[in-house]
Amino acid sequence: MTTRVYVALDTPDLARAKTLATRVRHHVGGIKLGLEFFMANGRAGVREMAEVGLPVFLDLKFHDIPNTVAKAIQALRPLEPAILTVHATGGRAMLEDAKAAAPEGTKVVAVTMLTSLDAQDLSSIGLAPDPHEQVVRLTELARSAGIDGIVCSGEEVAAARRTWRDGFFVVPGVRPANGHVGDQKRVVTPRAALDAGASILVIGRPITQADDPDAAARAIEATL
Ligand SMILES: O=C(O)c1cc(=O)[nH]c(=O)n1[C@@H]1O[C@H](COP(=O)(O)O)[C@@H](O)[C@H]1O
Repeated sequence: MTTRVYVALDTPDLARAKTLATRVRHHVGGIKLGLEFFMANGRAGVREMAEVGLPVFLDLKFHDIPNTVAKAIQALRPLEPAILTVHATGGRAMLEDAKAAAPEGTKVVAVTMLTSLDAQDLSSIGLAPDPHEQVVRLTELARSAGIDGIVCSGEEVAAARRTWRDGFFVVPGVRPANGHVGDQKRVVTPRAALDAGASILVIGRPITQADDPDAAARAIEATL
């Protein structure tokens, strides 16, 4: 079985992204390219990364009015990414139009509450300081808007899955036991995230910043 880990290749350097992907390719199930990579390398860079032969998760976290998001996604259609992200807080119409604009085989998933935020951060933007409540509410919105799934931390994924049995659940903010947390606030281990109901895990720095990224990916795979 291929591993359910997508490695986040957060670098603007195409050559480095390619080298990393090639090194870890037998121990991950896909690659995630985000804003840092896309701003530097654009669609041509994504095409080049697709040559590595792994599914591509294009994480651009769209959040705008429905027309703008739909047109942006239409512009990405030729890339046929396996997965695309939008922010759930863009609202129902934006989610519906994002799904309608995406290629048929692309999963559209909505970020509920970034894993870099905690209860205090919710308060500071005027929301109830309860990550579970926020994630479950937005999971329900994503489900009813007809998209494919959501992004949340491993701390809420079990509650989110209870409200959407066959949803697709992406869990970033994943750290091996004793791993360096960095800017993430809601973190769990890879094993705990899968046990709680994650469909796939997104793991970046624990693999890409390791002295030996291949060994790091293999060690994570061995815990799953
Ligand atoms: O949508 C995401 O992938 C995402 C959502 C979220 O809530 N938190 C989060 O960390 N991510 C992404 O997941 C990756 C996590 O990277 P590491 O913290 O290095 O493992 C980054 O590429 C983030 O952009």
